[in-house]
Amino acid sequence: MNRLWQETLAHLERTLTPQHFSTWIKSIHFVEIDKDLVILEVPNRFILDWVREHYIPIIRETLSQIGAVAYRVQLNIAQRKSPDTTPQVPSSPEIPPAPPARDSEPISREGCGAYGLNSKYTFEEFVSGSSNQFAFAAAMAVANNPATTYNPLFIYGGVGLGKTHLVNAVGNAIHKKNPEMRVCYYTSEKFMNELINSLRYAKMDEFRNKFRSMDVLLIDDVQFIAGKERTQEEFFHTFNALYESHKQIVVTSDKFPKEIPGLEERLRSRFEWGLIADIQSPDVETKQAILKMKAEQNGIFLPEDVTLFLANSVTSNVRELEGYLIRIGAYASLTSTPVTLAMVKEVLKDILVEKNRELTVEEIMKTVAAHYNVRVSDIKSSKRLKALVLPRQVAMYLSRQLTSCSYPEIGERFGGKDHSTIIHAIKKIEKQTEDDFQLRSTINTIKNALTN
Ligand SMILES: Nc1ncnc2c1ncn2[C@@H]1O[C@H](COP(=O)(O)OP(=O)(O)OP(=O)(O)O)[C@@H](O)[C@H]1O
Repeated sequence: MNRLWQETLAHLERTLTPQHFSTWIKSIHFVEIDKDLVILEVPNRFILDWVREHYIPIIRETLSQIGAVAYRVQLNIAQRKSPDTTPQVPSSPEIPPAPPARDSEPISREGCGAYGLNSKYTFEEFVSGSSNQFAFAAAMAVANNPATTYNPLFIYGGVGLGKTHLVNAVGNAIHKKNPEMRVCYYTSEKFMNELINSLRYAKMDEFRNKFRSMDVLLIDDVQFIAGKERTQEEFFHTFNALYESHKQIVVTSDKFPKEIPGLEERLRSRFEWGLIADIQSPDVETKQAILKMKAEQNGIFLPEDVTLFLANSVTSNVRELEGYLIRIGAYASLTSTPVTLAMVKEVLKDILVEKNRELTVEEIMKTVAAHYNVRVSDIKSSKRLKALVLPRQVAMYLSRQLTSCSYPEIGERFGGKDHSTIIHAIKKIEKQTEDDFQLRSTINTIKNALTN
């Protein structure tokens, strides 16, 4: 590879988050330098558009920083797949050959179609903003090229932030474009219930045939199978069978794979094979856009000041936001009054009082403990176990951020610790979040759970 490009890559690797670097920059294949023109290739139109919009300016800037000031960059779509464009599938000696479906007849195409999808949830109805842009783009990429680029796609994020919507949008888009494909949406709970019934009525062959004949399997809220041994076992074999026959799998969860307590290691590692994309709480602009779209869909006229007020003052949970909107619409319709700021403040007054209440350190410890699946008493203790140190430091960090307590007061609540311990913990987390994408995202998820 050319030295200039190698230097550019090294520079980009230092400045971008590991996830962005490995998702986008690693998709770029260096072709050649022709005088002052750097020629690069990417595998498809989607990546081309994305890289062009988001990374070409950064690449140009990087080139000039390393001395190639007048260089131009040309980005093309590769004629054939270059070897380093598709995410590498780690060799997996431990994968048992997929247990063959006992009925080895070719799977009938009669059952093609979509199962369990909510047709309301489409890409067109999804508002994309900086908080969900990455997951949205990844979902679109999968919908455009199922089972080629990102497999599995793992979408995670806090409650009510659009995971179900997005995973259904993938299914709906694939079904629309490829009606001959079998696309199936299941919550993990439904998967488990069907498994239990199949075991009970000795219909396991049918169960296996059904899931292993899918072209696209969408599993929502996979965290619920954690700790359920038999379900995880069956899901593991379903996953392998589909993956090995190049079928698309999309999974959602409320947590990053590593943070799902009770999730088997072999499943966790498979979830990390493809692309992991997070959805964070929407910022004010995205909330405004969502409110406007939902108000229009529900025939509610929402003045600009009300939209801004709602986007600023209430929840980031989009499901709750929709609920408030419906409540406002119903009130306006029943009382035949227009929606005004004063009316909205009156209708939502209980919620607004609750939202404006300051969080307590105890609530923060409880939420952090639940996220990491540890006990509050352990967080308050002085045990130095690795599994406790991080949750404890995160809880201290959030206590400082989300309450008005001083360092000594926080120390007192954490089982009588010295204020210097609290300062040390906060500094440590601040430093770690600078380049640990996953930790940053986890802290945002916990914050979201606390402030909604
Ligand atoms: N960006 C968005 N644009 C439009 N609607 C959205 C967006 N995000 C969420 N919604 C809407 O909010 C509601 C809740 O979203 P959804 O059910 O997808 O959340 P979730 O992340 O799956 O929640 P849970 O963790 O509870 O399963 C849905 O009606 C969905 O259409």
